Amino acid sequence: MSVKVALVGATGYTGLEVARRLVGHPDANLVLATARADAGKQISQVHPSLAGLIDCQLEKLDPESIAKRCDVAMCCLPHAASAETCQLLCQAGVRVIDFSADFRLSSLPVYESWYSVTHPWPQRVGRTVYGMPEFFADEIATADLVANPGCYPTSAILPLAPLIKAGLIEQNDIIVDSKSGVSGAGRSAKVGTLYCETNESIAAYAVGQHRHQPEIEDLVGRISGEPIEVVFTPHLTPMNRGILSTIYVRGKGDAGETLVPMIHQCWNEIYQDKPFVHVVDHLPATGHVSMTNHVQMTARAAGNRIVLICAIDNLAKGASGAAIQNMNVMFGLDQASGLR
Ligand SMILES: NC(=O)C1=CN([C@@H]2O[C@H](COP(=O)(O)OP(=O)(O)OC[C@H]3O[C@@H](n4cnc5c(N)ncnc54)[C@H](OP(=O)(O)O)[C@@H]3O)[C@@H](O)[C@H]2O)C=CC1
Ligand SMILES: CC(=O)N[C@@H](CCC(=O)OP(=O)(O)O)C(=O)O
Repeated sequence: MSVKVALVGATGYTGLEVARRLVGHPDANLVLATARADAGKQISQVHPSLAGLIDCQLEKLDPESIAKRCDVAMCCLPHAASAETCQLLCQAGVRVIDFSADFRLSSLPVYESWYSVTHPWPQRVGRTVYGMPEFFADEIATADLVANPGCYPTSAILPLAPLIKAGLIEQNDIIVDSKSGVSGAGRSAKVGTLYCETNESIAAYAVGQHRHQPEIEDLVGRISGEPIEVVFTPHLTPMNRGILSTIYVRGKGDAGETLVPMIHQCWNEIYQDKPFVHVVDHLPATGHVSMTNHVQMTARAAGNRIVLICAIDNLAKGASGAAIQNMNVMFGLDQASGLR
């Protein structure tokens, strides 16, 4: 079978990344792509890197037409606009992978306070599977709607959740210090992402106020069964893509020097049959996973703390690669199909 894919909001960076991945996917095809102002143009006019590889004419959104022609819609829109569109698509009968944060959190009041919007489809908050196949593959396989994870949360949840579940680290003494490439902010023009603002400069932002903090806490809590608290500080760095998260934790009990090997063993047990999560001995760098769906993580002892380091590509495992992985699970394909 070949999965027929609709790309909704195709003109942005995550849309481009999905289209690129579909070029090499043996069991899925791009059937249609939507845009607002650019409707009528070829997708390769909007994304010249696709020329000669994959093409179609951009269309205005029509949920009924998508339901007739496609098996799944990848919804690459900003939050709130995305939930509205996902509702129309699901009601028309198409399965949806939502790239936004609209259905990731368990709690409606938490979502509405962190995102400062009234949720357009509140009935599905807390009733949508989180699209991390490493933990939720069975639910993803039968889902009508999948909440694709946030980029920073992916780089924190994958290392933290197994360690909290195993009781190896303290739950309320966790600092997540993350650096992202500029593509994480999307393709639309903003002063903060101009070349002169970002080149040769690195800056923290949204300190204590970033909306990925509740997502990390919520998901690690759901996966491990234990509530956690994190301090999360994101930084914008002068690179196109990639996320490096350096996570400072404290060990529980008196494992001492054996804690780092215990952490590696815990991760190896959880991730041994997961195709994209790799426990490594070297210090991971964004360059080691760039343009791939792979995740690298390691642990080191440092004074009375343990430092966990995790590298991902924000547009691959942090967004579009994860979405392809979820699509593969939803349609009974090999998780790594199109992602090798
Ligand atoms: N970039 C990243 O690394 C990651 C992004 N995400 C999430 O994925 C989604 C897409 O991100 P990304 O591709 O980077 O964003 P972009 O800003 O690059 O693209 C988003 C697209 O959505 C369309 N759009 C914007 N506003 C609206 C609206 N009000 N109604 C309908 N369509 C709209 C635009 O298309 P047009 O104007 O042509 O119609 C635009 O091209 C977002 O929810 C983002 O938070 C998640 C993880 C990582
Ligand atoms: C570098 C940068 O600006 N990154 C974005 C996060 C990426 C993202 O799109 O996250 P959501 O899907 O949760 O919205 C930010 O900090 O808002």
